[in-house]
Amino acid sequence: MTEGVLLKGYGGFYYVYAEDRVWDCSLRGRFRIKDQDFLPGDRVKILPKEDNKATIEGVEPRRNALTRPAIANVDLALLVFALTSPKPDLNLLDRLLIQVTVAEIEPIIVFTKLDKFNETTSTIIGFEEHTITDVYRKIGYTVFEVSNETGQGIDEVKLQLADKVSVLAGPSGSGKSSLFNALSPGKELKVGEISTKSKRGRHTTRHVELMVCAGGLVADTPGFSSLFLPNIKRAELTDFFPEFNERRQQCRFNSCLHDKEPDCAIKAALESGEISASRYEHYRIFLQEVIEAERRY
Ligand SMILES: Nc1nc2c(ncn2[C@@H]2O[C@H](COP(=O)(O)OP(=O)(O)OP(=O)(O)O)[C@@H](O)[C@H]2O)c(=O)[nH]1
Ligand SMILES: [Zn+2]
Repeated sequence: MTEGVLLKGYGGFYYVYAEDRVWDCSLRGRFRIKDQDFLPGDRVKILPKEDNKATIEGVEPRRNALTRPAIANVDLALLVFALTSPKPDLNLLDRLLIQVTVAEIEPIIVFTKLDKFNETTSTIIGFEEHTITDVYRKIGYTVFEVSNETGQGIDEVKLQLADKVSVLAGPSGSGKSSLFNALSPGKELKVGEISTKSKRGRHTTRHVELMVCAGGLVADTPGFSSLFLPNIKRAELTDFFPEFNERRQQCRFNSCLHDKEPDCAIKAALESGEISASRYEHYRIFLQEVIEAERRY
């Protein structure tokens, strides 16, 4: 018996990655009735037969599961944003960081188009001397700057993927397909392919597939496309802003939401430039959304 990861399955055919190769699998009798219970990313036990054929004999409980795309046991989310164009939408990045963290998936921020980026001419309002990379690194996130064109920085990202199941997320045109190709030369996804697939319409069944990439597995469909914040309470929002969380003990009020309250340590850190203006702005936007959502329940 060998352990592997399901790459994709449909119509009774299952493809499992184990021991550095892809096995054509069928289900053992007792599994057959619950076909739809399998998701890409499921850890399975297979019994090799002749050639590259095998049967699936068992499945491990899931650590987590995304619904769109439907993938189990996701370890990493690569949040892909261009440094240049489309202009990085940091509201979306901060939203994705919350969604990913709630799903207990490790976020890795990848800023692309480094070859087009000129630090001295780019001004990011509210950051003064910092680049966006500095802002997110200072908070403690793992951040890479890459060029999918020249390959600069790609090896560092590759090291993160080994033995992990990853999804790509980020706005259209940020370079997700290009990044996938740069990480995995020879297994090209067509640039633009990811989005045409997801635009096919929500009533068409779309089979997600995990692709072998840089020693790990990466989904061919981007995740986290919803803009809605998960169901969190107003007091919990700072849990998703690590740089706020470490300072909130210093606020005058225990219940401080860092909005209109006096003697707020978060606002003091904003004034002194220790907390970035865009992060604070997004916190306030999200706080309003969370409060409105609370009222609806
Ligand atoms: N110069 C440069 N261009 C890049 C880089 N990465 C992507 N591009 C270009 O940016 C455009 C969009 O790249 P894609 O990889 O299709 O972006 P995507 O995120 O997959 O976009 P959707 O499929 O719409 O979600 C293409 O023209 C790419 O060639 C980069 O690092 N440098
Ligand atoms: Zn406060």
